[in-house]
Amino acid sequence: DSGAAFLQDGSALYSSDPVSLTTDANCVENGNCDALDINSDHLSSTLTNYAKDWAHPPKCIQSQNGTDKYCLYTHHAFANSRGISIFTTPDKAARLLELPAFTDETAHTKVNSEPDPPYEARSLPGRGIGLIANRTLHKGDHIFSNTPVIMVEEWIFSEFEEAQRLPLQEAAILQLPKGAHDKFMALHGHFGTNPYDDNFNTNAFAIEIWPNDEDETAYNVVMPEISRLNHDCRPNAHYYFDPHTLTHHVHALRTIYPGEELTISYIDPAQALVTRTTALKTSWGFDCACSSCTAPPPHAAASDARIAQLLALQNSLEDHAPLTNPGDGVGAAELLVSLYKQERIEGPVCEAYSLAAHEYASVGDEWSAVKYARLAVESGLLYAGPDGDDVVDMQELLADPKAHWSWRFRERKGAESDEEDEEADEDEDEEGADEVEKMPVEAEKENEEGKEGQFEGAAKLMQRLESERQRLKRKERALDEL
Ligand SMILES: C[S@@+](CC[C@H](N)C(=O)[O-])C[C@H]1O[C@@H](n2cnc3c(N)ncnc32)[C@H](O)[C@@H]1O
Repeated sequence: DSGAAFLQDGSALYSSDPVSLTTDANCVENGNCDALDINSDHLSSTLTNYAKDWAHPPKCIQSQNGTDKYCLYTHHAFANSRGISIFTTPDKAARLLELPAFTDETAHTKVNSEPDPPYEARSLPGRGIGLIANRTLHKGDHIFSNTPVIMVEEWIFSEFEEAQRLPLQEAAILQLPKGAHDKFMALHGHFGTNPYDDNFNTNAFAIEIWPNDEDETAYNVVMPEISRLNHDCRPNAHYYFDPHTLTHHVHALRTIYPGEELTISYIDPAQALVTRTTALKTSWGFDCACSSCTAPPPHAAASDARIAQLLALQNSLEDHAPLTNPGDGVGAAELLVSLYKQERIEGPVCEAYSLAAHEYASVGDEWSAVKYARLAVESGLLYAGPDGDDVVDMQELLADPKAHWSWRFRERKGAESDEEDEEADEDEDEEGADEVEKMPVEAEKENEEGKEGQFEGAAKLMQRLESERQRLKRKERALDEL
């Protein structure tokens, strides 16, 4: 703990180094920071109460157009002194410090600590190091929770040339406490390039801290323990990131027996065989030999066909595509759940459960809606955590199924279309009537149409928002997997 104090403009003051305050110009031009007089009245008055934070003067780089500045901040006391380096904009660094991850002393009580881990790390032929279960784990069992040792804002990779960003990426690791530094450096890097960059690229996860912000800010983060998990297209474990505590949690997705390797999926598992194997080869350099990727050709073709149908069904249910018969939605949702099961895709199945809950609620079948909402919460908690969209939505349905937005939704939509048809018939009947007589009738009807238009518009907007939300979620997942 350096006793540093953080300023809103991204600079830092150090009680242990009483005359160091970063200046933007020097940071930008030289990649390092000169000292200013800490005792200046002006500077003292800009001090916030973010005392005892950054362990080193922030090092900054400025984008070509000169508008964006990104700085490296290292915090040594973070998460029970594991430490963290963060490469981001000064305003986001200030926002991060306001998270419970930094303000709540209890945020990391059972994090980064493994007194009796349910696995052993072993060297595995053709797969480097992997983690092998040393006892039976049941669905939902916690495996480990860790905080990142490094967080890099994603824009940095597109905004800056390697030569500009790499010195800061190296400094990010060098400035960490020794334990975190050594764990990062011991990681596997498959590209064979600069180890700071290689270990980062091979092991980073994409996460979002403020998903509701207008400008999405994604970070790439590395947790050295979780990085030892090898890939399987039908994995037995999954992770989610809690943005409040900056903690990555891993749980078992199904029963795992002693001697089995713990695995996660590096990519979206609901993709065709060739798409999966190409992505894994390109981004992680290995030929996937999981049972799904090495199935005999007829089985692999059947799997691809199931995945194609799964995706088509999921898209149409998410978009609330019109149905000839409102009851068809539940059949489609049941098939979707079954396709996930046939494909052994255990984590994202929560999305199918949640769609099934909507479809049953939409035709007023409360018991079936509740059954699927329960299943969605059970698997959603492992897949996306307690704040995951499906979990939150399904908890709302469970609290009061008849008050949920999806309750009798298909039937309401059916009634709306019937009314529209009737109105169209009335319009046709009225055509040809006397203009003078027609006027007040039309005026009234226009009024009615105006109202209906508003309601219909609101319903359509709700649907569009919902499908946009789902699309963004899929996009986020795809980015996550990358
Ligand atoms: C995030 S690391 C996983 C841990 C790694 N095995 C280690 O030794 O640290 C990713 C790298 O592990 C290897 N790997 C992961 N899953 C694999 C799999 N299913 N088959 C072969 N190699 C795999 C690849 O070399 C990949 O680039």
